[in-house]
Formats: sequence, C-alpha cells, structure tokens
Amino acid sequence: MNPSCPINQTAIWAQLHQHQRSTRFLHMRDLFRQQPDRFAQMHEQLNGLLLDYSKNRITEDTLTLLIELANIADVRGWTDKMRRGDKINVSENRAVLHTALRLPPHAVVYVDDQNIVPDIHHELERAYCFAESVRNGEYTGAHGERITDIINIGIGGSHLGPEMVTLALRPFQQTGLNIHYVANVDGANLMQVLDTVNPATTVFIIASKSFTTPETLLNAQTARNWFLQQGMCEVDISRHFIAITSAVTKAQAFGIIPEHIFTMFDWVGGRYSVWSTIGLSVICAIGKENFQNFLAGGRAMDEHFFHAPLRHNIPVLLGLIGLWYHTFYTTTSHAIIPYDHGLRRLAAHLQQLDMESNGKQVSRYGERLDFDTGPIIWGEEGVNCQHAFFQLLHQGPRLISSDFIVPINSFYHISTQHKVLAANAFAQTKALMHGKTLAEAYAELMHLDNKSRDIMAPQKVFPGNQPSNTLLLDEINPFNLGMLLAMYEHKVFVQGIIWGINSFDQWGVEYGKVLAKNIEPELSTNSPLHHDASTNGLIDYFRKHHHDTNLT
Ligand SMILES: O=P(O)(O)OC[C@H]1O[C@](O)(CO)[C@@H](O)[C@@H]1O
Repeated sequence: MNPSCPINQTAIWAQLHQHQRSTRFLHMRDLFRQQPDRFAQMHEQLNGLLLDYSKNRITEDTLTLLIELANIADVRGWTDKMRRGDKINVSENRAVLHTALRLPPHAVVYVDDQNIVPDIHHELERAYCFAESVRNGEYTGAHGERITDIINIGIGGSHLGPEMVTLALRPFQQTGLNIHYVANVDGANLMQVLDTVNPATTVFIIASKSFTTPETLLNAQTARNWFLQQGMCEVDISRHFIAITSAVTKAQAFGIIPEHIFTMFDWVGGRYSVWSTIGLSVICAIGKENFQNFLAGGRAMDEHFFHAPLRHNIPVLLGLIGLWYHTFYTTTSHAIIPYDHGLRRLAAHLQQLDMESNGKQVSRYGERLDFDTGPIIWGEEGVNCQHAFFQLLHQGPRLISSDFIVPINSFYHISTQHKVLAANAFAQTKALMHGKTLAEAYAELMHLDNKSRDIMAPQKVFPGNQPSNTLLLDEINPFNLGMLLAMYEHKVFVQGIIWGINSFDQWGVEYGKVLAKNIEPELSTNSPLHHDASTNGLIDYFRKHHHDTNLT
C-alpha cells in the first residue's frame, strides 16, 4: 500500500465488510454440520505443531477474501523488506532483524553495508561460554564459591521473554542454579529475591538495551548497594555484575568490566530480543545446546512464514483470522490460554509483543486510522482460568476469540493427569463453539415442573459460536517453544502490515516515562504543583502520607 491509498479505501476492504454483514448470523454449529471435513480443510501442521483453526466464524470465502487483503497490503513484500534489513521501523530509522538472530553462522544479512551475522554469533558464543563456565562451576564468585543464583534485572522485553522461556523450559534447567527475575521498581520485587540469596554465590545480570531505563538502573543500583552491605567489596563487583546492552559505555560507567558486557544490537526491539544475548539468563538455565534448539525452532517457523503459500501459512492464517474479528467484527480482546503450567507467563509476554507493537491508531505514514486495530491480549493458564473467567466466555454477551495451546505430552510422566488436562481443553473449545440451545436446555430439565423449567432453561443456554484456535505441540521443548514464539511474532507482523502500522516503535510508553521522570522529584519537595486537579491532589496526598525510608 502507498500512503495515498490507505487499506480501508480498497475494494477488498469494502468486500470484507459486506461479507461480514452477510455471514455474521451463521453459527459454527451449522458450518460444521454442512462441512464434515472442516477440520481436514482447516488445520495446518509444521514439525511438532498443529494449528486447528476450524472453530472460527469463517468460510472458505472468508479466507479467500482475507488472503486477497494480505496480497493487496503486500505482506510478502514487507516480509522481504524486514528479512533483508530494510529500515522498516521508520520512526526510529531502524532495521527490524529479530529473524537474523535465528540464522546459521554462514548466512549473510547487511545493515548499513555490514554483514551482521558474524557479530550475532560472536556475541552468542561469548554468552554460551560465560553460561557454560557458570554451569560447570569454573566461573566462581569473588570468594571462589560456586554460583548458585542468577538475578536478571530488566523490564519489558528485557524481562518478559526470558522469564517466560525459563519457566516454560524448567524441565531442561540445570539443578542447583536458580534463576530469578526482578523487573518492578517496587522495591518489594528486588528485596524479596535478595532475601533468598547469598551475595558470594550470586551473579546479577543487568539487562537493558538502552541502559537508561530508570526502573532497571534503580534496581541495579540498589542491588549493588545491598551487595556491598553484605560484606562484599568494590573489587568483587566486577565478578558479580554482568550487563547486556547496546549502550556499552553506559554499562562501563556503571562499573561493569568490558569482558562482562554482552552486546545487543540496535536493530532488535526489546520485545523481540529473547533470541539475542538478552536470553543470557535462559542460556544459563538450559545451556547452549537447548538454546540452539530454541533458535532452530524459531528459524523453522521463519522458513515456513517466508515460503509457505499464504493459504497454508500458520502465522498468516492466525493474523488474518484475528484481524477478521478485531477490524471487521470490532472485537476488542483476544485470550491466550495455555494448558501448560510452564507457559503461565506466555500471555504476559504476548501482551507486550502484541500490544506494544500494534496498540496504535496512526499509520506508519502519520495518518489517523479509521478502523479498529490491535486487540487487548490477556489470558491465564488452563484449567485454572476455567474456574475464573470462562463463565463470561461461555455466557457473557461479547464475542471473544482465543488461542488454546495444548502440549500432547508432558515432561512429567503422569499421563492420567495429562489426559484430564487435555480433555478439559478440547471440551472447552467444543463448548465455546457448539454452545447449548434452548431446546437442549429444556430437554435436560424434564424432571422439573413447567414453571421451573421456564425459569431455568434460559439460564442453561450457551450461545456458542465463540471462536477459538487450538495449537497442539508434541511437547513443550526448546524447539517447539521457539516455533511457537516466532509464530506469534509473525502473526503480529502480518496484522501490523495490513493495518499500515509501524509495529516496531512504542512512543506511548516513552511518553509515560517522561511524565514519571518529571513527577518523581515533586514527591520529595513542597514545590507548587501545576498538573490537573486530580494529579495535584494525588501527589499532595502522597507527600502528606509517605514515610521516607531508604536502605542506608
Ligand atoms: O531494555 P531497555 O532499554 O531497558 O527497555 C526495556 C523496555 O522498555 C520499553 O522500551 C518500553 O516498555 C520496551 O520496549 C523495552 O523492552
């Protein structure tokens, strides 16, 4: 698309609106009845991953129109631009090359006339060496003791991806090495972790691409002070503090020695950075070979995304089906429901990935978008969430789409429990799709008198027609997790391209940071306040009721 022809002024856009109006009363129950091979027609498989997208309010015509939309928006062309290193993050004049992080060493990608692949592998090898020496006990603390704890201090992309992957791959984690994550500037987060560790056997990883994020720097400084208060010396800091950043001089100014600074690159966005040295805490947890399998899984999904026809392309299908609801049905949210305890932070990671990328209403050309874009991403692990918010999915008034993620096998050999878990996932998607009609509800209440049935039956009706995708994974292992995460990255990319958004900047977050920086000194003074009445009132109340206490 060029700026003179926004996507919502194309003929295909109007056709999709028309199609939505003419199909919106179709019930999936009937679609399945009319099309017995619907699952066969509407699922895709890649290595150990299966996507069933048949439980959606779509027909083959819907898919044809959506794929035409993807072609008109030039999803293929933009994908090529991304992977070859064009500066598609226009507002920051940056290339977007998380896919390069997953390339083999002999690959070639140029940014500003320089092949970046050797640098990627150089830094990864440094990270592997460091992690290996911690894991095998060669790298000790300043007093010669084996490292038992790694504390990753970082926020946003420097936290969510690594934490989620570490939790998901817990069965692959080295025993005796505990990995902790501290993100919040709420001191409780750091102090509760520090309470559990011994400074002489702890390594702090300060993970910050910019090395300017106040929350991270403040936590790092507090950790440093605590470290010294515990009887460790200034000279010990070099052994216990590591940095991952693209601002090397800032990390050095903090006191981190060059050998302990791992570089990350300007062309990787925070929310796409778990594949880079930002994943150092993950590498420490699961080791080089497993991390390489994770990268290989991401790479396998990249290859599929780059080459599979759009009609059979998993991230493209997910992107288009999501867009069908968010833009043409104007739904506002999408739930992520992994039936896997290890994936309990997946929704949080995808929240940042999706909402920081596509939570925008202005196009990459600066035009106000006249249609609904990025959804609210939320979710919780199954089956716990069945006992929390599923009531609203089943009988609430809103159309809410969701992704169910179900591993076929558990690392833990308790098949009986795993079958209960899987049965719940399949039952929920069936119930959400099929629902229960008034006639079915009446039939179930034959034991009641007529008056009671009239009261009860409507309450037992499930409208159904609630869409879901189901993703089955053979098991949650590094390779499959890599595929899953890369799949979501490309899904978000496809949607952003069609909506005409720059998915790679985050000016909204930057604005909040600036305001916080201005307000923070006002909390410690009695200077006159010049905000709105509410903000003034809140600051004033805080000033009067806050007790100033600091670690000495
Ligand atoms: O790694 P940094 O530079 O500390 O940034 C942390 C996070 O802050 C953001 O800029 C905004 O939340 C994210 O995109 C980023 O992942």
